[in-house]
Amino acid sequence: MKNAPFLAPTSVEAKQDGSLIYCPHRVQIVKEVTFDAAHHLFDYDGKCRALHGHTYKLQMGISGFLDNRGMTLDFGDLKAIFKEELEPYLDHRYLNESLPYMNTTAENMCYWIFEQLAKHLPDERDVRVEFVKLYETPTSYAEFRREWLVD
Ligand SMILES: Nc1nc2c(c(=O)[nH]1)N=C([C@H](O)[C@H](O)COP(=O)(O)OP(=O)(O)OP(=O)(O)O)CN2
Repeated sequence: MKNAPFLAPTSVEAKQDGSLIYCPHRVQIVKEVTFDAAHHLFDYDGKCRALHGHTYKLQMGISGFLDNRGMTLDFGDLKAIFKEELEPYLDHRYLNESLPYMNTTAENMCYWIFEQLAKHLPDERDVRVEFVKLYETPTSYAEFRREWLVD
């Protein structure tokens, strides 16, 4: 047919048992967000001893077995967990005040974010945090990985 418009199918023929899950293995998803915050470092002989700010870039890696839709976790649900449970402590905040007592290095913050995410993920399909990567600047980041929990 010439110049026929593309029409999306109204239904997809069910294959095999009709399951929408193709991958039987664990799959990792990664969501990236940014936030702006101010902080200063203690016990540090350098410019970061003074109050300053960063646009942080955060990558959250979550793995699990797939749900009936074929998803580890909806990217939107992961973003909602960040917005509800983490952002209030991070975005446009003075981190030395909003976070538990710590030196607000990328390393310490990374681990705190890991712990918070782990607390708020759904308790199903062995969904778990695999890693958290936190960029303080475009050239500097810290990472915490699940396998290091035992170190
Ligand atoms: N291991 C760590 N080192 C430093 C941290 C940290 O959290 N962990 N933090 C800082 C400062 O907060 C600083 O803002 C970031 O440091 P740096 O990468 O040196 O920033 P620059 O913009 O100067 O880096 P460029 O090399 O110019 O890209 C210091 N160290």
